[in-house]
Amino acid sequence: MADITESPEWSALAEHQAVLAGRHLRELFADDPGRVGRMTVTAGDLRLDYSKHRVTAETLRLLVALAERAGLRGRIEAMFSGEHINVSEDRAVLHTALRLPPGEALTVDGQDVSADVHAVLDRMAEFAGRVRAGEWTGFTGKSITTVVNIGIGGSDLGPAMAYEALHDYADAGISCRFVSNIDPADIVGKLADLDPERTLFVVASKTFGTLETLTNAKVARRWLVERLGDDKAVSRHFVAVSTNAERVAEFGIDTANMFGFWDWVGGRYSFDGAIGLALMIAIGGEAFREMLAGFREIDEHFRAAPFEANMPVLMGLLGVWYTDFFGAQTRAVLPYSQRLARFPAYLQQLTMESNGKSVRADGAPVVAQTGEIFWGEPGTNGQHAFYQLLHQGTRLVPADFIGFAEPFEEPAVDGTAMHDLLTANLLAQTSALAFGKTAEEIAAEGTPAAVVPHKVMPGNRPTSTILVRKLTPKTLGSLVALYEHVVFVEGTIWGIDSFDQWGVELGKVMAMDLAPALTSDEPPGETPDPSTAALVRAYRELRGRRV
Ligand SMILES: O=P(O)(O)OC[C@H]1O[C@](O)(CO)[C@@H](O)[C@@H]1O
Repeated sequence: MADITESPEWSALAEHQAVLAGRHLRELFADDPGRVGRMTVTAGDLRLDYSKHRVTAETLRLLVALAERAGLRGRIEAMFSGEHINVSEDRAVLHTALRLPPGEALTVDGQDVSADVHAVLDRMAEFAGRVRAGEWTGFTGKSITTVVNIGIGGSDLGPAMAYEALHDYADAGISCRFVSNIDPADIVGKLADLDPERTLFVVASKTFGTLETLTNAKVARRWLVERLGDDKAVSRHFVAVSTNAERVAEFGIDTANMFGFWDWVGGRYSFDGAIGLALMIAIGGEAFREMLAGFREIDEHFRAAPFEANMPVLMGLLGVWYTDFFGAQTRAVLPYSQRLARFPAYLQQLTMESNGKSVRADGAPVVAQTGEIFWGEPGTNGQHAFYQLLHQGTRLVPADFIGFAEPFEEPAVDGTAMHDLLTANLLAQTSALAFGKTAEEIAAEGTPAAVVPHKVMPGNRPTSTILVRKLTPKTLGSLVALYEHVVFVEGTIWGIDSFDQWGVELGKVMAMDLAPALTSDEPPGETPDPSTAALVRAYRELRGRRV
């Protein structure tokens, strides 16, 4: 199969970039007064202004042509209809089915997927409702006040990010904690002040074979049994979310208290299904369904909107534009909302585990650069840390700014609402990044000549601004679906399988091989390599073990 980089559309973009690279956003704005209107799109509750990107109408035409060449329209349909587009694992990719409205049928591989999804959602809502109402009690008859989700990767980042984003909607007096790391500091710290009688553990693992999760779950079980003095307490304090009933039963959790999902849901695409159980217990079934409606709104937009007005398509194509034609390595995601503090970390798994690939779906090496490096911090904290590099560094770092009009808190100082100051910062940053400040402007302010070059703000640094009325379950769902589909668009252009993650396996296996060498009394060997063997010896020595 010919690589996309050999297509005339790719060459046309490369030629176009050579011209556009010399143009400044100041000129692009001056030349095109209608630019902002044309480069603003809405999708449900999300509004995207992408006018501060280094693109013209011609760039967009060429990028859309590239998407057509990559067969994006057909790929979108293939995903939504359940074709096995995860080729290396021979699986359908159907996270979009997790938010199908009740009654909308979808049969895949002979299975009524929609009915399965709603059966699980109904069970989750029923269980969450009982916990929230204090009807599901712990072993000693007390109601649950804390849910501890034990999981890692997609079985942690999604619900943890969403809980932090939506904790204002937690209206039943139940809070959540998330334990993921195999560093004992995580679980020991999270259990320290908990009341075992009022704690429910959700052990979340798609495979139920993940070292970190099973280890933490065993520690939690021992902690609980020691404190409640009876093994039988486990069934009232542990529930599971998994695709693997056998392993759940082996662990000792009653499968009647297990909430399932399917191999066609990737871990990093799963918190809108059963992996969201802890979140649902906190915010309730109704708010959870509002979140699903937000996901669905973007799914429908992605499936139906013309590419020129399709938010995930445009954002995905812009990602390809900077990655492959400007040599950008990273994309910053800068939510101007403290509640979205974990959003960049969540996106790191979603995007980088999906698109960090160097072979195409057909096994041939990729030619293009793939896999943007996502990173970020909430504004305004980032401004006082790394924005210096964004403004004046030598690297091009495209950035997504995300802001909300309505705050949850309204303190004002000196007559100005704090939230307005927050938003003013967001807007100021995107404007400064785009338009900068010239040497002439700086000199005209009386700046000494020697200092002028240090103060020059080059501008021409591209940003997207996503503006939303308020952070709600629905708008959070929409934001997540937006980025899920951005990943899909980029993966399609690059021709890769965005739904496997073979690259994480080797390290897991090697860790299991190395653990005995760290703990044993036998003399350490020379494996797996001289450097690592020396580090094993050094560790054992520092640990006071035989070397
Ligand atoms: O849900 P599980 O099976 O415990 O896996 C946790 C995470 O581990 C990974 O497989 C990567 O190691 C992720 O894809 C996944 O989200």
